[in-house]
Amino acid sequence: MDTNLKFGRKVISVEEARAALREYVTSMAIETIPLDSSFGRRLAADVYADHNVPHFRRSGVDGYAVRSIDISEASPESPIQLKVIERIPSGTIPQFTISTGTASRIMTGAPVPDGADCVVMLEMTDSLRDEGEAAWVQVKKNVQAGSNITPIAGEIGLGDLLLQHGSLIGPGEAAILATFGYSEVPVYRKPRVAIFSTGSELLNVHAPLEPGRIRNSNSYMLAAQVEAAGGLPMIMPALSDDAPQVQAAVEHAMTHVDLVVTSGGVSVGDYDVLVDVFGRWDGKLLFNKVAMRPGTPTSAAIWNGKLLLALSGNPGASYVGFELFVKPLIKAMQGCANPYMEAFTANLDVDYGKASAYPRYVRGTTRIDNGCLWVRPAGVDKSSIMVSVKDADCLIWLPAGGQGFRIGDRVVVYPTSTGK
Ligand SMILES: Nc1nc2c(c(=O)[nH]1)N[C@H]1C(S)=C(S)[C@@H](COP(=O)(O)OP(=O)(O)OC[C@H]3O[C@@H](n4cnc5c(N)ncnc54)[C@H](O)[C@@H]3O)O[C@H]1N2
Ligand code: MOO
Ligand SMILES: [Mg+2]
Repeated sequence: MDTNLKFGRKVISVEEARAALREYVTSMAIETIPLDSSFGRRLAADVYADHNVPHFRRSGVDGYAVRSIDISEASPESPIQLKVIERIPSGTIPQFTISTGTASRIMTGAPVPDGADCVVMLEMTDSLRDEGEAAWVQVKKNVQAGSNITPIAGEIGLGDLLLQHGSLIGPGEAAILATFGYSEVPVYRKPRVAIFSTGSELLNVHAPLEPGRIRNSNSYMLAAQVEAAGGLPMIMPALSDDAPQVQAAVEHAMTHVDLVVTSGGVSVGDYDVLVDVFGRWDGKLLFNKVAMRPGTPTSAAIWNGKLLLALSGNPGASYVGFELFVKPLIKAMQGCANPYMEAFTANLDVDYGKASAYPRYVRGTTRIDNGCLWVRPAGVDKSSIMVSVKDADCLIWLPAGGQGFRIGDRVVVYPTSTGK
């Protein structure tokens, strides 16, 4: 084995590692699915408006469509009386044009008749009926031209770009798609992500505990992360520390899936099996050491055009490695233009004494106090600690070097997909 793979590793920054991965991102195929199944998926086409919204002059209130000039002198003391010539429910087309001295009763959302340039709210009027049963309205308030009318294209103009391909379909996108008649939506197929945990100490989740062994928790944590990122997790049987077996399993999976994620076996231990695999297969190693804590030995390789992300086995490192590298890949494979989480800042809620040679990504918990955002480590901040992941809604980025950090320091924070 090339001992350089274990001990002579070249350390690169998180940004360099991301750039190396970006080169190998492949777009998923496009599939067309019903609108009501598309929430949480990413659009595979730009969506332009093929009609105006609204496509008719729309009344914003229940009331009377009138000419503003007719009611310019109206007041409670001297109301203006107009003859009501029509009743216009929503969904119908007005039959008559408003001329001097006339009004049409109109409902919210109905088309405003020609001739009218405003709608007076019902509450500003009194309706009357004369002996011949003709309807009249007394308007008690003058309103400006244009009042209570949304003009044609007041919301959206014909030809406007509404949604860009790669957009995540949420409530607002769903409403736009429905408005424009997309009963079926083109989306990117969800990347299938095979998840392998490696380590002879690992027991299946249903197995009774055995001395010295632990249950495989990373596969399930990572599967939940894959799902939250928009991928399709495929939990594969855990692998023992046997390089040929791991190589065969990973290579076989790669022919069926879009991305492979492994956890464990990337450090310098005797049984760190992914390192052995990288030494013997014909895939290309992209990196095997990243300037970050936790997850320094995070590695990545490409084989037959498919990416393999080899995350550290320590649960904290697996979690962080996924958020930093795998989640953006899953998003980018579905057309997301900006797949990296956007940072925000918060005040550190506690002193944090541990300086580090590499930038730290500390699992953090945010809280809002009096409108200000505070953040603290989510429990014990050790890479080997699993239980604190459940309390993490972000990663606190702490730069390398220095003497540690003090309560109240302004720190950079990245939200995580598993935030509550
Ligand atoms: N001499 C050195 N030792 C270590 C170094 C180092 O630089 N020199 N680096 C440490 C760092 S940092 C990390 S991170 C870990 C990386 O370990 P591996 O990626 O090789 O992972 P493993 O050795 O397989 O496991 C580490 C730890 O995590 C537990 N584990 C693994 N898989 C799972 C799973 N699926 N579910 C739950 N827990 C899992 C495993 O039992 C170990 O306790 O190396 C340090 N050592
Ligand atoms: O790289 Mo490791 O920093 O303990 O997680
Ligand atoms: Mg190890």
